[in-house]
Parts: sequence; structure tokens; C-alpha cells
Amino acid sequence: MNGICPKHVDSVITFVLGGPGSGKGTQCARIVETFGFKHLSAGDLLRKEVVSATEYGTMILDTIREGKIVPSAVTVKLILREMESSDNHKFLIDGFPRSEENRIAFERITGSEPDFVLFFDCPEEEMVKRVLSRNQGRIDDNIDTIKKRLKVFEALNLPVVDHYERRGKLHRINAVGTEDEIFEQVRPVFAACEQTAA
Ligand SMILES: Nc1ncnc2c1ncn2[C@@H]1O[C@H](COP(=O)(O)OP(=O)(O)OP(=O)(O)O)[C@@H](O)[C@H]1O
Ligand SMILES: Nc1ccn([C@H]2C[C@H](O)[C@@H](COP(=O)(O)O)O2)c(=O)n1
Ligand SMILES: [Mg+2]
Repeated sequence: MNGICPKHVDSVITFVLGGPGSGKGTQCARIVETFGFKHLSAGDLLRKEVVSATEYGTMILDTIREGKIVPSAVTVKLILREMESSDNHKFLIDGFPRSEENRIAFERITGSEPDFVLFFDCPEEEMVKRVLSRNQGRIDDNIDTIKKRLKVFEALNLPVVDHYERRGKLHRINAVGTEDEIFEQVRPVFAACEQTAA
């Protein structure tokens, strides 16, 4: 049981992890389509703050440009705001937690852990290739920022992956292959979750 807010006391929470360009957003779209989850991309929520020029906008933009991690208090607040305004009770939280600091802040603030965690395991050269050909006008899709993001991913995100592996919550997905091939590894994880809930 999760303690996000009274409305979401019985929510299913899935964290979606993987390096830059590993295909998290692409596969989340498929999961939404097939299993009806609400997709919350931490990166998208942060980028929206930049566009809306909120009090955190400049700090977030500088942090993203440097490939670093925004303070957890800001990111957790944005995620919880979205969850609380949603009537869905199945959440895919994409690109979060990016660090042990993110993870601990989420657990402390919500008193919850994810039900399970997906990790898209992708070689660096494939991630670089995908990000450089993404073409969505992202300020961090350039080789200098990608190199920084990869270092941050290894130093700060892999310990989170290890944590959930030790907790028996991690589903490691081989992120090399076509989108369809990858989704065929993802599908049984969510099908099993539906069976448990039924
Ligand atoms: N299996 C795949 N094979 C080839 N290209 C892919 C595959 N999956 C996704 N892509 C492409 O790779 C790029 C990165 O994918 P996506 O945006 O889903 O990654 P991400 O993990 O969300 O990255 P980020 O952390 O930077 O947001 C996109 O252009 C996407 O179309
Ligand atoms: N938990 C998070 C998620 C994202 N960010 C920042 C730093 C990332 O490089 C950038 C883009 O995220 P993505 O769209 O690749 O998931 O957003 C963060 O600071 N904390
Ligand atoms: Mg993404």
C-alpha cells in the first residue's frame, strides 16, 4: 500500500529507470496505450517549469544544461502535484529517482516505495546514437551534455538500480532491439501486475 495521499492510497507506482536515450519515454507510451497507466516524466515536468518561467525555471534550465540533477524537493513536489491531480491510480514515474537523494526524498515525503522498477539496460554508444538523432530540440541533446549526463547516470543512478535489485523489485530490460522487441519484454511485467491486482 502506498501513502501518497488519501486518494491514491492503493496506487500502483512504477519507477522507470535507464540512461539518457535508453528508450524510457518510448516504452512508457506503449505501456500507457496497453495498460492504461498515467505517465509522469520527471524530465518533462522540469522542462515545463522552464517554459512557464516559474520560480525554479532558471535554476532548472541551468541544471539540465549541465547534465546535473535538480534538487529532490523540487522534483518530488512536481511529481506529487501531478499524482494528486490525477484520477488514475496506476503511475509510471519516468526518469525518477535519478539519485539516492531523489529516492530517499520520495520515500521520506510519501512514506512509500515503488511496487516495481523497470530498468532499460542500454550500451553507452547506442544511447549516444539515439540521443543525437532524437531531433526534438532538447537543450541537453548535444555531445557535451550527453557525456556529462552519462557520467551522472553511472555515478548517481546506477546505485539506485542496485538498491532496487537488492530489494527484489527490479525488472532489467535489454534495451537493444526494435521498439516492438523491447515491448515484448516489458509486457509480461505489467500483465503479471494486472493478474495480481485482479
Ligand atoms: N528500440 C529503439 N531503437 C532505436 N531507437 C529508439 C528505440 N527506442 C527509442 N528510440 C529512439 O531513441 C530516442 C530516445 O528515446 P527516448 O526519448 O524514449 O529515450 P529516454 O530514455 O526517454 O531518454 P531521456 O532520458 O533522454 O529522456 C528517440 O528518438 C526514440 O525515438
Ligand atoms: N529526477 C530527475 C529527472 C530529470 N532531471 C533533469 C536532469 C536530466 O538530465 C534532465 C532530462 O531528464 P530526462 O528527460 O532525460 O528524463 O532533467 C533531474 O534533475 N531529476
Ligand atoms: Mg525521456
